Amino acid sequence: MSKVTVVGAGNVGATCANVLAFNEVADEVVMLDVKEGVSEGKAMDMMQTAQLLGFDTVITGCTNDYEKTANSDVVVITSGIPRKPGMTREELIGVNAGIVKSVAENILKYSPNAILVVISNPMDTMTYLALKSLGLPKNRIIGMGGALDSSRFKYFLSQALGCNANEVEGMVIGGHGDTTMIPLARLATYKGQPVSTLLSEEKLNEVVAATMVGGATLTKLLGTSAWYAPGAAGAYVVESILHNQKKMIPCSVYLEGEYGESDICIGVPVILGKNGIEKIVELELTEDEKAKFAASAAAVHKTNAALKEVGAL
Ligand SMILES: NC(=O)c1ccc[n+]([C@@H]2O[C@H](COP(=O)([O-])OP(=O)(O)OC[C@H]3O[C@@H](n4cnc5c(N)ncnc54)[C@H](O)[C@@H]3O)[C@@H](O)[C@H]2O)c1
Ligand SMILES: O=C(O)C[C@H](O)C(=O)O
Repeated sequence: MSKVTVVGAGNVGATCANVLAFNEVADEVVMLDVKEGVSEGKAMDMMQTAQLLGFDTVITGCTNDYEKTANSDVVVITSGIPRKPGMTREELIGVNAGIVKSVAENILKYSPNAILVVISNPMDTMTYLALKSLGLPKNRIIGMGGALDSSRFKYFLSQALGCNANEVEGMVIGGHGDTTMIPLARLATYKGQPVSTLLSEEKLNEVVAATMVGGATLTKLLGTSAWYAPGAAGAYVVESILHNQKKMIPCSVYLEGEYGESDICIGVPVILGKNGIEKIVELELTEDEKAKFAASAAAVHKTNAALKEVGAL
């Protein structure tokens, strides 16, 4: 029996739980939230779609009752506040650091062997906080950002190419921030053809820019941040772990020298399987990409330093 807990049953958490159930990724999905009755209500609503959609996953909800999350294989942390239009993700650190830290500690009491997938923003820093405060092996703490950013990159590429997004390959590495993301345009392909041979440099630059501010664009349109693609990206990461798919997905992981960086969680391609991070993949970057990665890491280090200021580390 496989069990996944999703902490935070708001927009992203509930969407993630819904996708996990619809795709029967786990036998059991538990949602936990501090808001009285919300997880229970959303779980019941989702279970009333089971016969319509034909899934067998059992979804339950609870109000801050960590006992119900016991022995989860994977726990997805989405608890915390989302940004409003005009804000950066980094501005959320003051509120979200306390929430993520206490949630992670509670989770570990009941699921000591769980693999944690951190979604709350600023995601790279929240992943680093979870890793530092729990002291778990680094293969068990994974930040979800690159899966979403890469999906957005493929979407914008498919729009520019006028093709099916499922036939486009591409990855985004670096921090999950408006200015720290690095869409790897050089390595993106459409049916094996480098997109740089199919799109003008100007168009490709537009795609890269749209990808980097993809979250901000949606936040402006919606008045709060996005949830359908973020929830689905969380479920995609969980599936590769739980089903031992060994997919290569850019995730925020702890680096110890890889890509020339250490003491940081930041987005790089990893192989995800039953042990969480099975391997960090080191791509051969160009000098320009290396410089962008170093600048991205410097910005993430700066946000991490604020964890001390807010008393989280
Ligand atoms: N990493 C990514 O790619 C990515 C993508 C989208 C959103 N996010 C982030 O995910 C977080 C959630 O976004 P959302 O749109 O779902 O927000 P939301 O407000 O819809 O939901 C957040 C939920 O967390 C709950 N919560 C707060 N404190 C809690 C606690 N201590 N324990 C349990 N639950 C608690 C709230 O009650 C709320 O229901 C935000 O920080 C957002 O910035 C990250
Ligand atoms: O943009 C945000 O603040 C939420 C999330 O990180 C996203 O990229 O959708």
